[in-house]
Amino acid sequence: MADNPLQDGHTTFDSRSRSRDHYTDDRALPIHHDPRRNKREQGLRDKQGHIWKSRKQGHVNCRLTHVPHSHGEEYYLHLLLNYQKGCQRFADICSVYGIVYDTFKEACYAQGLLQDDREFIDAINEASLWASPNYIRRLFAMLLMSNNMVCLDMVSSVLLTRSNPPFSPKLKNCCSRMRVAYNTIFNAVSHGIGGFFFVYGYGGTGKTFLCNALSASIRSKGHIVLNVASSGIAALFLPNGRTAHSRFKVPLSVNQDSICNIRQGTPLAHLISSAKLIIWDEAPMLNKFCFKVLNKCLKDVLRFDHGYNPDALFSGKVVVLRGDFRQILPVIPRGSREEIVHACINASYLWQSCHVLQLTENMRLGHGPQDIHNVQLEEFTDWLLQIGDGLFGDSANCESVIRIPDNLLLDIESPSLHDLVLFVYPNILLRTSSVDYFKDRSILAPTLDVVTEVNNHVMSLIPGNEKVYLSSDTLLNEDGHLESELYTMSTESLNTLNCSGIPQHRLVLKIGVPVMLLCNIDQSNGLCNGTRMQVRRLGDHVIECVILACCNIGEVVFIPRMNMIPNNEILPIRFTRRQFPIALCFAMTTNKS
Ligand SMILES: Nc1ncnc2c1ncn2[C@@H]1O[C@H](COP(=O)(O)OP(=O)(O)OP(=O)(O)O)[C@@H](O)[C@H]1O
Repeated sequence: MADNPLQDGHTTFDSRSRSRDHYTDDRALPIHHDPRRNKREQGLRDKQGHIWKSRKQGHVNCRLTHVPHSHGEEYYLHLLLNYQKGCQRFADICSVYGIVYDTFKEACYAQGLLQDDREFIDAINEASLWASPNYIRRLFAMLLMSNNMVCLDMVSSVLLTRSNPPFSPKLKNCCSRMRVAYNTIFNAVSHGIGGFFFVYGYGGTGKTFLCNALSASIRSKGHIVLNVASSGIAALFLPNGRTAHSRFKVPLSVNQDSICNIRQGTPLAHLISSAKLIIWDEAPMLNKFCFKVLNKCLKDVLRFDHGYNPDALFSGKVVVLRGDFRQILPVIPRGSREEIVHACINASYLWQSCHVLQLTENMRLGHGPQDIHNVQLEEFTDWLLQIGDGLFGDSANCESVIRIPDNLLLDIESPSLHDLVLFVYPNILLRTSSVDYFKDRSILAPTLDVVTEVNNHVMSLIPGNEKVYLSSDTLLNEDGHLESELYTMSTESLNTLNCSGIPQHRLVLKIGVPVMLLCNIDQSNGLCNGTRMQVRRLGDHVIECVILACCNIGEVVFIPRMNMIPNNEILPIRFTRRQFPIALCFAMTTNKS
């Protein structure tokens, strides 16, 4: 703003009745006709004897006033003035990446400040310059499924669960607890007696292995198993996995009165009613009300089925939750420790009927060679477990002081952020083109602010031209918004909002940097919230990336801009941001990791 002569003082420029066409490109902006500016420059007093003095702090003399959308070109001019720096003439305002556009609206579109379906066609046209038809088709399917185009009806599809070939699980190496867990759940399914189970164990005890074995053997008999997970990334590790929110239509903001939106007689209701087993991974991450919603949903869907028992939990279906309470618990914005604990599944009335099956042997470590690396890993795992179980340090008032062993600390006296970056990303300048380099490393931080700071620091070290993508933010016109809110939340105010789960308004990228996807786009191909990728090409309307982690590693994908709505209960308003759904990920939050 500071460099912009149009914002310097209350200029006489009045665009209300004029469009850009009224000015020739060579005509300088009429800022010197401002009588107050002239007085200031000449140091003259006005009639009351007041004198103009330059501000001692900062350079901003005024702010642009609110311009409603209905004002057309004036509104677009207003949007541009927030970003175009150092403009000397009208051509400068309408110039984006060296191209001078005829109207302010066109220039806004080129800057990414508009939500226009045309950009999806441009994205396909742009990708077609370098991608093969197969990738273009996938991009087109992604655009259709992302529900961003206002002119197209979403085609809903129901995935039919395939029955797998006959399977006999290899549980020979299993510890006896796993065999007990397997048999208990398998019997509940085969005898149709229903049941609610929680498979509990720390990382590596074989929870995933057990549940995959169960799904495979039940599916091999021609039955349906619904595999869901609390997060998109966890769902990737399940055979035919989906997020619980998408499978059972559980609302994202859930409370004790929430219900899921599944109608009787629909294909989805039929699928749920036919399922023999429901497996829900990473269950401790979600609010207990999500499971209440599932209970209500099953009652609703099954109530006309033969043999429906209204008193049975989950209407007599076998429901298996799994997870580890030492890992991430439900996120309650600004919630106290008590509120978080109270939101967990084991604080629900359902928990009284839950049969907990505990796995205790670390299968991940158990079968490797006993070399020095594995011995160290085992020690580290034991140490982490003791912390998780609260056995470490002095635990007065539920807080412990934990001394981190020296071998886990940087061997530098008072290390700076730069030292940490160089430790995690050694020789970064030489390795940006390598996929494996970014696959295996990341810096974790507790808050988004620290993540942004680290990302910006590493980004500044990476050579190459940066490309800036601006988002288009609009307030959602919903019931409950006061007229005053609609007025005060100008586009610029929306642009300044940053919250978890949505990309930044000003996204700065370079070729070769690692990025993380912020929404579930195409789970079957590994594109979900949290998938890490590396940027390969930066187009105007599409970004080409290669997948770094989870499934489909090495696969090339094309990411278009998408509409994203932050799910943040603290914000008084709801708005939509159209931006590439990615964020830099040299660093990420501990929760995300
Ligand atoms: N019964 C078993 N026989 C042989 N290998 C096993 C068995 N159970 C688990 N494993 C192996 O141990 C490793 C860890 O298992 P798994 O991923 O199922 O653990 P987990 O409890 O789900 O871990 P996390 O909580 O970290 O996701 C895997 O490589 C798996 O193949």
